Amino acid sequence: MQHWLLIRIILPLGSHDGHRRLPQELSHDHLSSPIKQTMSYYLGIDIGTSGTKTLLIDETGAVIAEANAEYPLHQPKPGWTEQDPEDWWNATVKTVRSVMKSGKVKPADVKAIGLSGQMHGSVFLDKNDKVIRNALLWNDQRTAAQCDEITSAAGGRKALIKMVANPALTGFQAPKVLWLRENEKRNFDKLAKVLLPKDDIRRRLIGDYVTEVSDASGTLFLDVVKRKWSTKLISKLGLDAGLLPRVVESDEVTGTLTAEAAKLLGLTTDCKVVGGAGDCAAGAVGNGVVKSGVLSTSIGTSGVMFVHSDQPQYDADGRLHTFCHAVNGKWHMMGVNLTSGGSLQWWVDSVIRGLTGVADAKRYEAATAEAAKVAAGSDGVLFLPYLNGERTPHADPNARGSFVGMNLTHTRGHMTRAVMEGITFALRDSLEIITSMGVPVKQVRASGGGSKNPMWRQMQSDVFGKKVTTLVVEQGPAFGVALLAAVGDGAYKSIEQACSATIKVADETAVDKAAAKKYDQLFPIYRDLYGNLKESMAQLAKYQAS
Ligand SMILES: Nc1ncnc2c1ncn2[C@@H]1O[C@H](COP(=O)(O)OP(=O)(O)O)[C@@H](O)[C@H]1O
Ligand SMILES: O=C(CO)[C@@H](O)[C@H](O)COP(=O)(O)O
Repeated sequence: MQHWLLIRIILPLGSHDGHRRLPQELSHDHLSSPIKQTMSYYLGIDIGTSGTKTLLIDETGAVIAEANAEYPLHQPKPGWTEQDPEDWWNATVKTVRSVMKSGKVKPADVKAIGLSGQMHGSVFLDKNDKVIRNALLWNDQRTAAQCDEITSAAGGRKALIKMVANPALTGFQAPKVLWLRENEKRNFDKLAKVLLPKDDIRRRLIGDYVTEVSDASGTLFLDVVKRKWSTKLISKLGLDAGLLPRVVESDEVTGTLTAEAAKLLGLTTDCKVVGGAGDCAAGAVGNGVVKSGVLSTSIGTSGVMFVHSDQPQYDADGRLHTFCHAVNGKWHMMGVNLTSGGSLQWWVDSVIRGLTGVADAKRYEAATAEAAKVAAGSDGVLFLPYLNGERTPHADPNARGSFVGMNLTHTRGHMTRAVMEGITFALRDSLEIITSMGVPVKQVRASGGGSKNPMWRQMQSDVFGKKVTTLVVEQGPAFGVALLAAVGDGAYKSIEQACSATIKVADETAVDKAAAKKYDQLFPIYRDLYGNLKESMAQLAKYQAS
């Protein structure tokens, strides 16, 4: 098992992206408390799939230090994904200690922590808080049968959506609990609590079981409209509601550090831990998507199209998720692609690795530079990024990836470009559902590892037919929950106020009309491919599982 620790120290007074001073226009009257002699600091911790990212910010939103620590993903069978919660905890301790050391901040000045993390995963604990088995993750596909059981126990898909605002999907937490009951009875008999990934970190920080509404929405146990557990569904599934933690809003204080955690992290027992958010809602807060009209996209391992909504809104076909937002009393809709940036990672690391002849750290730059030499539309090669099934819009664990349209003139660069375009078309699928519901989209804010690449930002703008912006601070989820920590500590009156005081646009990419025309021509062909190949994909998935 390999752990890497990458640390970047950020000097507070620089002018480089991400190194920001307190702007002149951001005087302390934006803060709810009077001018303080000492600065308050906040930590944002994001338990991602590839690693944990920790960010230390000051009360003006300036990034002081950041650290990453990576960990492995286990795939015991095709479609199964698991991680060891101990790896998340070790990465949390390492990265917090690193930012505290490099940020040179006094422990007592760190007032609060916000937690973010990969959603839907399940940490199974026994009555002594011992982890029973590896956690099942958001992109695990083993629970198709349990999704059917949940739908029928609820009285059908419509009745289920009425209770929890969403249909049963394989990645969600509820089917994972049923899977444990049906497949690992001895483990299920020991089960005392089920926690989401970031909430298991919270348990180790504050010694209590607590979640918050945005992440709880992705369990399928939450009545998303009422923002509390659906005891009705839980009892229909024959489960005990005591398995679940208590639920709060994202900016609420959930507790303070235990003496043991404070000592381990180099912080104090006065340090608060706020609710935080699932990584999608946290990323949206970090992108300033806390009001209508702005949409955010993220290309990380997964792909996300996210819109704020003042009321719970539903896609009639259940293709978008309707979840609570991290903004008090608000909601959001999102479309999720399971293997988004993950498809480029697969292509670069498993297929063309070594062929580009560059060091690992430069592998994406080398591959995408080749793709940049190919015209928009990859001269007619299309790629379906369904390498581990798909959520939006197909909700199909048996969907599989594929290149279509190859001829003898096509090269590796064409295939790399087709992978990037396929990932971007998959996001457009969500955008089309969102706009077809009459949701206004004035601005698209791009984030995640893929959006750091200018060519991919241009591609997003051309495929979506919309201007795409990026922000000065790019660490969406970790920054979002650090802001929630500042709100919970009283540095800002609301999350909306914290966002408008701290978030600044860095860059804007306009639509290239010629490229957009080609994408408009190719998108309907891309969209038809899934329907045309669905049966063959299902047969191949069966063959792969045999
Ligand atoms: N320089 C780059 N050019 C294009 N894509 C990149 C680049 N760097 C990272 N990526 C993409 O970003 C993904 C990782 O995004 P990130 O947001 O860090 O992941 P996670 O979802 O694990 O938090 C990679 O899988 C890859 O597809
Ligand atoms: O399943 C979802 C959201 O519904 C994913 O977005 C996960 O929350 C993990 O994402 P990354 O590790 O790719 O950020």
